[in-house]
Amino acid sequence: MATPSLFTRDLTIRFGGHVAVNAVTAEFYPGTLTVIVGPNGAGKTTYFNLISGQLPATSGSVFVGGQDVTRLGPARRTRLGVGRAFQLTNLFPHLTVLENVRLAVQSRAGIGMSMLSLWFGHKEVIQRAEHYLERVSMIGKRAAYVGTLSHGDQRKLEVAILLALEPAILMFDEPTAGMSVDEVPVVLDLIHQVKAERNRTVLLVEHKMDVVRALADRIVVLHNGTLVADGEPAEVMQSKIVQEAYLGTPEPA
Ligand SMILES: Nc1ncnc2c1ncn2[C@@H]1O[C@H](COP(=O)(O)OP(=O)(O)OP(=O)(O)O)[C@@H](O)[C@H]1O
Repeated sequence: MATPSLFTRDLTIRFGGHVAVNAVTAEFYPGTLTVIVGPNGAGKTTYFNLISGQLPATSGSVFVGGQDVTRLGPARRTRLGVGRAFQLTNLFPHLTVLENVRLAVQSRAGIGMSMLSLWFGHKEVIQRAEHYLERVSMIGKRAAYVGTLSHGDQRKLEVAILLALEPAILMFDEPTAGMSVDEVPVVLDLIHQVKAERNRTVLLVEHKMDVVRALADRIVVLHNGTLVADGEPAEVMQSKIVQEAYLGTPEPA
């Protein structure tokens, strides 16, 4: 059996009397895309926050590459390979599209963010940044200021930045939320490609069942903070607990 790249054991967080994530034990493997589903308030985003280090666990553990990272902050976890698309909060609106990706390329390469490196980066760094913009179909917008982009373009840029950081584990929280119909396939194709390359581990929180069906190798279901199902998509989608707890009604055959 392969070693999990990410592993949570009895991971729990309480907010006052409310247990938002309740003793969740799950393993995530390279080359596998796991979709985390569940009703609103089930604890999906909170589980992500516990994995990426945005929230401290009340109890339980998070392991990345076999290392216990439970007490490490988000920056240390990022360096260990946990990458997360942060729903626009890590974009620099007053810099151009290219500059935003370039900063991520530089950060990955360990190049400091001096004013000089900001404005006169090496050709290779720019080429790498352009490569990631091509991947998200945004090369034509390289000179646009990020603050002027549509919501969908900002989400795509966020994916480019995440890719530029080259994490082993990629976490996407509803990556197509707020996108127009024609933008959605670009991001879905990309996530599909990312999963296939370099044995990466991909975690996705998603509500849209067509997206879940298109991408999932495995589905984890959270309900009231508890993991209630974990397995192959066909099996999990048909399980009684998912039909009742998540889908509400039985799926037509
Ligand atoms: N910082 C916080 N303080 C208090 N309660 C919180 C906090 N963050 C989340 N919660 C609560 O924890 C529960 C889980 O929330 P979470 O956002 O993780 O659910 P979710 O499954 O991602 O929902 P959605 O699908 O609506 O995004 C909710 O009841 C929420 O109100």
